[in-house]
Amino acid sequence: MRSALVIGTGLIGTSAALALTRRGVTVHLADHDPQQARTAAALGAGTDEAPAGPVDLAVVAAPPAHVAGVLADALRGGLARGYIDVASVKGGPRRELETLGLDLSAYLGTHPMSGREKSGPLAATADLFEGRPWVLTPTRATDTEVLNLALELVSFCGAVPVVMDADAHDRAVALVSHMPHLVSGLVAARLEHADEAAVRLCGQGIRDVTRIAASDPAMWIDILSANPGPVADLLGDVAADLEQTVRALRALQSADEDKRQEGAAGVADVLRRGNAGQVRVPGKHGSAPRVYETVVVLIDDQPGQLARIFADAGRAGVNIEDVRIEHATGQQAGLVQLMVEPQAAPALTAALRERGWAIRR
Ligand SMILES: NC(=O)c1ccc[n+]([C@@H]2O[C@H](COP(=O)([O-])OP(=O)(O)OC[C@H]3O[C@@H](n4cnc5c(N)ncnc54)[C@H](O)[C@@H]3O)[C@@H](O)[C@H]2O)c1
Ligand SMILES: O=C(O)C(=O)C[C@]1(C(=O)O)C=C[C@@H](O)C=C1
Repeated sequence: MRSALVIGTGLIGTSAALALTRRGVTVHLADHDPQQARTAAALGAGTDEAPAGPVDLAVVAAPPAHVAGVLADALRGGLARGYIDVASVKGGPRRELETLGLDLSAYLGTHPMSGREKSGPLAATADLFEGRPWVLTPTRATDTEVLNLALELVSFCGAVPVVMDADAHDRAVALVSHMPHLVSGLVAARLEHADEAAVRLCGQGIRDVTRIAASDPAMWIDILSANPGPVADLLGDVAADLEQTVRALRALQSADEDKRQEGAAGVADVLRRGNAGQVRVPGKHGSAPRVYETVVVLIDDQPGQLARIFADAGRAGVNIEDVRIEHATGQQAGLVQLMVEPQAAPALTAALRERGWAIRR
């Protein structure tokens, strides 16, 4: 990739632009607020001058509610060879674009699983995405060219590509991002009218639980409006657990020893389940290196091949954790190495064979 256009130069757009600029890519910066683009340029993220012709990759990093409109304008204007967005929700923007009847083969929906509670270019850092998952949601219609450009961007940002279906992504982030965001806000909201004497005692525990509650509400209303069902289901489950925990705590206040024991068991249960969930949270750099199994697929060097493999893997219910592509020099063929969880490898191999792919051992 030689050139890129970042549209929306806030936290995420400027962070990606800084990473690309450091790798020698010529980055053009645009924002509906020109001051934001100027600030990003002053930080060394690129130039706020418009490109003279189409760039290799357009990266749309505007708030979710604006993503489809901005992408549609960019696609109609022929601003780039490939187009991606980085919005925190993937199903809604894609459906909005589909209703506009545009050719979406040059578009790929993506989502870096990294961010901050602060907005704007001044909060950006070139290493924001390092070691973090970056979700790619290709469909069978996605051109290989845009997939390759997106993989290059992810690699320049030091992130780890994860391929998923858009709706599966939205259900997953409801669990690991959207519901936790609301829970953090609910905990922080208890402090709004609390006594100063209590607030003064805040230690690291409450700081950890409430950091993300400082995020921009306008951005989060956009995100939650595009994923309300899955988030409401999960919050309903949390509410049921809360009710049970309140009952257990009330039982602990009882004069009856049996009731107190029941209460203690109820509280212990929620704490134990919390421990079991917490150990599953992967560390950024600190987690043990994961050992994936590699499924190698032979592809013809034709447009759309990679996207079709990813879509077939998605249909088989397999997440691709990482991907590498080896182009055979002088031949119209290449080898795609798909890294998956060991238990998923046999299912992926069988599903891809069934769909006519040549698997190499
Ligand atoms: N903040 C996070 O933690 C995080 C993480 C991953 C992905 N995202 C996604 O990245 C995108 C950007 O989020 P952010 O945190 O960088 O927000 P931000 O508020 O820091 O930046 C958004 C930028 O987009 C600009 N903008 C708004 N409407 C526009 C339009 N119509 N055309 C051009 N520019 C426009 C704003 O002026 C602003 O500079 C969002 O879609 C968000 O869902 C955010
Ligand atoms: O670390 C934070 O501040 C974040 O909230 C980042 C976070 C997340 O939930 O992990 C928030 C929204 C994005 O879509 C992706 C990442």
